[in-house]
Amino acid sequence: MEINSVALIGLGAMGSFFAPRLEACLGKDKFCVIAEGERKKRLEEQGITVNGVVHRFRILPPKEGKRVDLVIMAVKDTSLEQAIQDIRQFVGEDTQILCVMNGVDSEEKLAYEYGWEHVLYSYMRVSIVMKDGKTEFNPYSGKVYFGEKENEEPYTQRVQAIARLFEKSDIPFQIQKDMLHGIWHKFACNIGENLPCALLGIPFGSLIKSEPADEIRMAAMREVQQIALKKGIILTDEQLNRQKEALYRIPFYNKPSTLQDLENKRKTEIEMFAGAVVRMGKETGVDTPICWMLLKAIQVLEEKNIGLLEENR
Ligand SMILES: NC(=O)C1=CN([C@@H]2O[C@H](COP(=O)(O)OP(=O)(O)OC[C@H]3O[C@@H](n4cnc5c(N)ncnc54)[C@H](OP(=O)(O)O)[C@@H]3O)[C@@H](O)[C@H]2O)C=CC1
Ligand SMILES: CC(C)(CO)C(=O)C(=O)O
Repeated sequence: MEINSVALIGLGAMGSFFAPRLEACLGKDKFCVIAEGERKKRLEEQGITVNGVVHRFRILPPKEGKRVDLVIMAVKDTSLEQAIQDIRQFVGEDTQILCVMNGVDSEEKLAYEYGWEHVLYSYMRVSIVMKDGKTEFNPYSGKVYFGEKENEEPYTQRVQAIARLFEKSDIPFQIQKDMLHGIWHKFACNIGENLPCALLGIPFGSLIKSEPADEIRMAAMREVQQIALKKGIILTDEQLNRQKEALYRIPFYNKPSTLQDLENKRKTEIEMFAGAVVRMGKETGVDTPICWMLLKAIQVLEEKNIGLLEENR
């Protein structure tokens, strides 16, 4: 199995991690971005600017899709349902799908629609800020993690094929032994970082500087830790504590994606983050007061953003 053609849906912050390198490696004919309507027009006319270089990728609307070897999905949870439909024409008998989003259930949603034979697990460990189609970041500052649910050498054919593609494209990656553990660990980090930063309007760096902010971060992570435990996924105290070191490696003023959404007056992924924690807390008998408060408070900020809290609305 070889990956010779790729389609990407979601040319935002995460998409910009992949697109320039995939196009450079595969060529314009074998790499495309899926988009239609106004979005397609904007991407064709303005492109996106990554580290000062303007890129105009080949854009294909969902209806004109042709089977590719790999589909990468990098949309927000709020667009996932639509994106799952939009990739349909690009998925053939042997197509593999990586959905690099945050959260713990995008793979299941995809597998429900396309079958596990097409879906691998994946997530990103990188922080990228995109504003008005422009972004600047060190392309080696983070990685994509992917694989089967469990991975031992020799890896499966499809994992090896994607690894060869990423190697050729100079995209940093890691095949993780236990992908569910990785996804849940990342989820705990998001709950502790994205949501307090979004609510408090502070960048990553402030999480390290402020002791009370750090306490909120840890308390929120611990709720995820308890739910994970009920599901048989052990996130140790040491693993949670070590995340602080990772925060030092993120540029001080970078903002987690949820704060970027609020500042850009977009709907956030709060349902996928705190909403999921509160729901799974009920299912597993774990109290989640911190996440409940983060959920409700960020929902209020969303209402405020769209003017719903004005006197006459
Ligand atoms: N930003 C970060 O640092 C990190 C983000 N993540 C996660 O990665 C995922 C993506 O986040 P991020 O890249 O920040 O999000 P962005 O909002 O920057 O990018 C999402 C992109 O998807 C596009 N899109 C939405 N729906 C469609 C569709 N139907 N067809 C084509 N394109 C579509 C949007 O276009 P348009 O703008 O036109 O609506 C946008 O360009 C999220 O789950 C996030 O939590 C993970 C790690 C870090
Ligand atoms: C950068 C990071 C890791 C913060 O938790 C992230 O995933 C996001 O911003 O969505």
